[in-house]
Amino acid sequence: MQARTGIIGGSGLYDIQGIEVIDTLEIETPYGKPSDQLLLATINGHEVVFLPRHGRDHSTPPHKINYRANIYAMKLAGVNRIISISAVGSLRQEIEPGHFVLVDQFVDRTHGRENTFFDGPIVAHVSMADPVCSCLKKELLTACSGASITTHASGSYLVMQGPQFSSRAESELYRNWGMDVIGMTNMPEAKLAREAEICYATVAMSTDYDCWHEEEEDVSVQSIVAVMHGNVAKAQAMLQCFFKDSSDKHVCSCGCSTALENGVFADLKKQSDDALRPIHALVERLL
Ligand SMILES: CSC[C@H]1O[C@H](OP(=O)(O)O)[C@H](O)[C@@H]1O
Ligand SMILES: Nc1ncnc2[nH]cnc12
Repeated sequence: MQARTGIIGGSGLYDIQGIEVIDTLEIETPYGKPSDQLLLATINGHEVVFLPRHGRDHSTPPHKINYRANIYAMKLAGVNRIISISAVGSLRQEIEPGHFVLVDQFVDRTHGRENTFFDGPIVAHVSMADPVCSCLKKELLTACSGASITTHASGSYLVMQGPQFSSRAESELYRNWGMDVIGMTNMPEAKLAREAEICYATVAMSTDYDCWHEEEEDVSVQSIVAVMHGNVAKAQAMLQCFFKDSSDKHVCSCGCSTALENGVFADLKKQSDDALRPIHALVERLL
C-alpha cells in the first residue's frame, strides 16, 4: 500500500479544498469508532486520509474524542505521518490571533482520557522527549512560508482538559511555565501517534490571546469563530503548498517510525493471540 499522509482537522476544518475524493472509509477499530468517516482522497496526486477531529458536525467535545480509535483508524488506513491542525489560544504577545505556530513540545494537563494502546498485558514505554516529528515539521514550515502565513517556527503547547477555558490564574501559570499556546486536543493524540509509530506534527492556529491579556476581551467561542474562518482559509492554502512540494516517500530520520523498537517490554513472539489482537496493526512489523 502507498504510504499516505493523514490530516486531522481541528475546530473549523471539516473538509479540505481541492481534493479528489477516492472513497469514504467507515473504519471500526478494537477501540470503537473514530470521530467520523475517514476521507481517502488525493491532493495534487498525493494520497491523503482526512479526519475531522470533532466530527464533521463538531459534535464531539475534546474530552470525549476517541483518540485511540482515531489514531488506530489512521494506522489501518496506511497513514505513516499525521498533520494535526488545531485552533489554539496564544499565551504570548508576539503570537497574534491569525498567526500559526509549529509546535515542538507539549505539556499534558489532561486527565481521564485513554492515553495508551499498551494497556496490558503487553506493556510498552515509548520516548516522548521530542513528541513532534522534526522532519515533518520542517516540511510544514516550508509550506506555511509558501502560503505567506506569519508563522512561529517553534512553540510549546499546553494541553488543558477543557471544555471550559482556563482561569486567569491558570493562564498566568502556564505563561510562567514558558508555554506559548494553549489548546485541548493534542494530547493524548500525539502520544498515541508515537505508539503507533506515525510521525506527528502540529500546525497550531492562534485564534485569541486566552484570558491573561489585559487589553483583550476574555476568550469566548464567538471571538474564536471570527478569527477561525480566516485561519481555516490559510490552512487550506498551506496544505496546497505542502502537497505541491512534499514527497510521498516520506523518510523519517528522527525515529518516530521505529519508536516501538526499544519500547516494548514483552517478547511479542510469546504473546497470545488475545493479547495481540487490540494492537496487531501497531506491532505487526515486529512479530
Ligand atoms: C472552538 S475553540 C476550542 C476548541 O478548539 C480547539 O480544538 P482543535 O485542536 O480540535 O482545533 C481546542 O483545543 C478546543 O478543543
Ligand atoms: N484560549 C483557548 N484555550 C483553550 N483552547 C483554545 N482553543 C482556541 N483558543 C483556546
